[in-house]
Amino acid sequence: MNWDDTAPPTAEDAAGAAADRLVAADADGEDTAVEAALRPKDLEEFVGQERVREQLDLVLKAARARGATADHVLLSGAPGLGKTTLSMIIAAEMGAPIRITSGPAIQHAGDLAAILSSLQEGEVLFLDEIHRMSRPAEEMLYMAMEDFRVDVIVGKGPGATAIPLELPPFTLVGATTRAGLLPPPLRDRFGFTGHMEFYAPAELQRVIHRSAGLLDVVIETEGAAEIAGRSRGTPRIANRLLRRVRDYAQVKADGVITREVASQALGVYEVDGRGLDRLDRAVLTALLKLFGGGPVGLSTLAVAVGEERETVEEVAEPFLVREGLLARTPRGRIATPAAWTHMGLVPPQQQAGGSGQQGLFGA
Ligand SMILES: Nc1ncnc2c1ncn2[C@@H]1O[C@H](COP(=O)(O)OP(=O)(O)OP(=O)(O)O)[C@@H](O)[C@H]1O
Repeated sequence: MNWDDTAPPTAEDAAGAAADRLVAADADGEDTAVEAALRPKDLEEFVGQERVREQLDLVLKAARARGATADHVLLSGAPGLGKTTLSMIIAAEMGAPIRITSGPAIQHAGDLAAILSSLQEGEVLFLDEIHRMSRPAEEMLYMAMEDFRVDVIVGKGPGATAIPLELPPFTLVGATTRAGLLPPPLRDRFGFTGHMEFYAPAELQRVIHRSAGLLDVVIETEGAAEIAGRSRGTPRIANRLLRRVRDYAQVKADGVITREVASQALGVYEVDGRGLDRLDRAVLTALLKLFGGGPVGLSTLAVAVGEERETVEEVAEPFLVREGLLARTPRGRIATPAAWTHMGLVPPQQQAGGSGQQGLFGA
């Protein structure tokens, strides 16, 4: 898609906007193929998330010592931070097989009953996007988690009967980007909840070095630091940027990723020093240059960048807000002083005689 294009965006453009981006946190087709090879296999290898790792290590060791199945685990956090990877590590550490499914794939209670009844003893069931499961399936899950039993309803209407079905003990690992959306009865049935945080640049640097080793890519410390700084706190993005920089290094340099090579490569892909891409910068440029830094309404801002409201709100804004470059206020969107600096512009307060934004940032 072209963010300079003046043609109105189609609904398809809006839906594709997130997926098209090199800095999107969701997996694309290429990621899915490569990620399996890059996943850490045990807690030792898993970089960062010290608290979750330490707590989980205790939970798993204790379960192993008791010869029991591990407690159910809930992992919450943004996409690409390693929830699927951790669930596989849990299975590996418990020496158990793993079954992977997701909330949207379980629309009927019967779908869930079929999965649960075919689990082996001790198996790990990874349920991604658990907050998107249907209500009846969710209610069936309560009983399965607590009593390792489900009631299968046979027949319809007044003649329907519930046949109890015993399940082998299993470990449910639920993953969600929004722990707050889970109904309390479901949340309460997890023995352990781990909140995954965005990664610090030094941690991402370790992820990049590790992946470079697995991909047989030569990378200098400075090169890894350059990629880490643009990876938006997310290992999936770090790995993706690494692959694009590797291409550039092979074609335009001698294959070695130095700071300069990484910086030039990511310049070609329009990912700037802070990890903003073209859409992010289009939003900031419009906000700063057309609206003097705001406040401006979301719809107006979206029209100004030729995007759908939803694309600006859900795809661009969360990272801009997290980075402290944009704020959502009751009066509209405003740019923070850091946004002016980042885009190489002078905030109005500092412009000679400028009064445009004074007093607005606290709104
Ligand atoms: N702590 C980590 N150390 C090293 N690599 C990691 C780490 N966390 C994630 N990765 C890598 O990042 C990629 C994405 O991780 P993963 O699929 O586990 O994320 P996720 O949180 O499950 O994402 P989603 O919610 O979109 O499914 C994988 O290739 C994985 O190897």
